[in-house]
Amino acid sequence: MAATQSTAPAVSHAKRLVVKVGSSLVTNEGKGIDVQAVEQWASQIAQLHAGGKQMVLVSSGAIAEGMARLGWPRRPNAMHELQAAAAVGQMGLIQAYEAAFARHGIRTAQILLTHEDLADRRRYLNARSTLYTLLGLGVVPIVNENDTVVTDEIRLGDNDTLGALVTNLIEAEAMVILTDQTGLFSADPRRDPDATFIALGQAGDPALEAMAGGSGSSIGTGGMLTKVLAAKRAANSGGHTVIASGREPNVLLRLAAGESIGTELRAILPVRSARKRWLANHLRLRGRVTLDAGAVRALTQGHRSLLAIGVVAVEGEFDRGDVVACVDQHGVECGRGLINYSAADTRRIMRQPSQRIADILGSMSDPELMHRDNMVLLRTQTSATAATAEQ
Ligand SMILES: Nc1ncnc2c1ncn2[C@@H]1O[C@H](COP(=O)(O)OP(=O)(O)O)[C@@H](O)[C@H]1O
Ligand SMILES: N[C@@H](CCC(=O)OP(=O)(O)O)C(=O)O
Repeated sequence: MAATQSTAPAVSHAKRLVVKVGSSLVTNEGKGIDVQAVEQWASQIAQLHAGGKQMVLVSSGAIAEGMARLGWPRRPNAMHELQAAAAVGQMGLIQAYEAAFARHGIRTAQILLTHEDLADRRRYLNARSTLYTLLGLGVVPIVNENDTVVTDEIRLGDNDTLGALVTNLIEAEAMVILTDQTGLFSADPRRDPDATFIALGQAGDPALEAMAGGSGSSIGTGGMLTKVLAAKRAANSGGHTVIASGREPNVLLRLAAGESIGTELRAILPVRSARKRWLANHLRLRGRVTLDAGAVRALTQGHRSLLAIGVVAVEGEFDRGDVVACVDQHGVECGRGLINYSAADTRRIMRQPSQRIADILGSMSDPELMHRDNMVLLRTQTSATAATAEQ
């Protein structure tokens, strides 16, 4: 156990809490659902729920459990086999949680989400209102990615990112990521016996990303890097993150009592509005426009709208209203937002002053290519590192 003196009580103060459990934990390193562990987490969540906290569980393990049920010793590479395994395993996962929570008189709900559900504004708002309704009814939602319908290009893949997106979606004050390590170390402790434990950090600190590696097991997906990036994403809505061992006895109850267990990554980033978070959370964009130095300055220092005159190149095929990235001449994203012109029209009006748009296109719908109200900045001129980890 790696405990330090008590730090800011991220979990104890949270009224709304997201708990994420990883595949290797849930399935006991792929041997099949660890029913005892599931019962222990359910019992702790039930106690926190009884104490007045609204609780959402994001659980991985569908693919690993499906593999165990189908008798597959190795994780397949083919997408259709992964999807089949997820469909089989999700049944077992949800049955185990339903049974465990029912012992405490708590109803559960299965929520399967895809990246597209969260990228489409209308579906995003629907998902949010369903989750709020369930929480209002005292139900514990159990969330996973809808692995059976997602393809390689659009899957989130790791549930750390999904946990952060759910944290943003419902504006939870804290997210606890339970995994098979006691927290974040200066290097992967499976590979480096001299790695030192990190008790406290700031979400979004690039130094943490340098320490975090990929998954050390054949069952987990994202490793520590996706957890550190998830903490940065959760911080966009003010959510603190704790990464702790799911095998630590009463880990959730002790965190809620203010004990410092695991690595706490505090949210100190400025909190973004829900709409700006939705824009920032787009993982796959429809295209990108390259800006000249003056336009980069206008956006990042002047917080101005983007005009066509500042655009020097256009990539991708997008329509009016799609989310498009704004990159500088080195390809570094400085912001993104809803574009007012299609890719074809943008190619025709780029490098041109707004007064010429009507002449070139026959009419002008908007003087700006991207209005600042429909844009989120991912870096300012003085913090160039902020954008890269947001991808
Ligand atoms: N700096 C680090 N500190 C701790 N663990 C790390 C680090 N870098 C990589 N890891 C690996 O990340 C693993 C946890 O991630 P993962 O296997 O994806 O688990 P989960 O299924 O819980 O998401 C650990 O078992 C460890 O081998
Ligand atoms: N949605 C997948 C989870 C992907 C995954 O392995 O995530 P994680 O173990 O959290 O790194 C599943 O249920 O199998």
